[in-house]
Amino acid sequence: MQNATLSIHPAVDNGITKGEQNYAGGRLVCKCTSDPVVVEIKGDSAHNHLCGCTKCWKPSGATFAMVAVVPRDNVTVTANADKLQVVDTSATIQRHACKVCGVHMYGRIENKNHPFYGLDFIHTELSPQKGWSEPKFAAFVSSVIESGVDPAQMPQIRARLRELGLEPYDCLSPELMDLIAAHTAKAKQAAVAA
Ligand SMILES: N[C@@H](CCC(=O)N[C@@H](CSCO)C(=O)NCC(=O)O)C(=O)O
Ligand SMILES: [Zn+2]
Ligand SMILES: [Zn+2]
Repeated sequence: MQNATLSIHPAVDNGITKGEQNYAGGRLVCKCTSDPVVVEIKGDSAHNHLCGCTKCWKPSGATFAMVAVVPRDNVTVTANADKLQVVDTSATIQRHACKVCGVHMYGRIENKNHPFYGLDFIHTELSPQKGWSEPKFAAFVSSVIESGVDPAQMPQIRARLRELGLEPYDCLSPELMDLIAAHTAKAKQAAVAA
């Protein structure tokens, strides 16, 4: 049963709307009422998921963030780029946020050796367009405790995620963890061969 006081994320709390096939993309707009930052995204997002980590941007009241990836070449800031600032320059994902409203517009990995190099992280809920790929799982679920969730609530949170069809994981999904491990194995083999 859903805890009336706990929002998982507004995009899923009332059920999940499936994305459109061959979605063409759209724009992301920050929450400033004047001169918003606008980011154009070519094509659909992939690997959309909920993230419970402390670093991903969450809308107010939400327990989880919703985050997806797109090729970095498909991401273009088209308005008010001067309002963007990297939240934490020491983080793996450089989250470019609006200095005024605080919304994260895209997260970029600059380390060329990272398994996800070439992909930017985005929050498709910032788009007035509908049809983006829907979230398929929940990652870093136990991390919500780091943001203040009572550990006693975790069984209920995991049950609610499962009810929504979002399998909860305490890291990324097995598919993404396998991709990371395969990338690491390849890098190790290349180092041995060198
Ligand atoms: N318990 C930590 C986990 C933070 C973490 O490792 N987050 C992941 C996923 S973010 C998008 O899915 C990550 O890759 N972080 C790299 C970064 O944020 O730069 C916490 O909650 O902080
Ligand atoms: Zn803003
Ligand atoms: Zn995260």
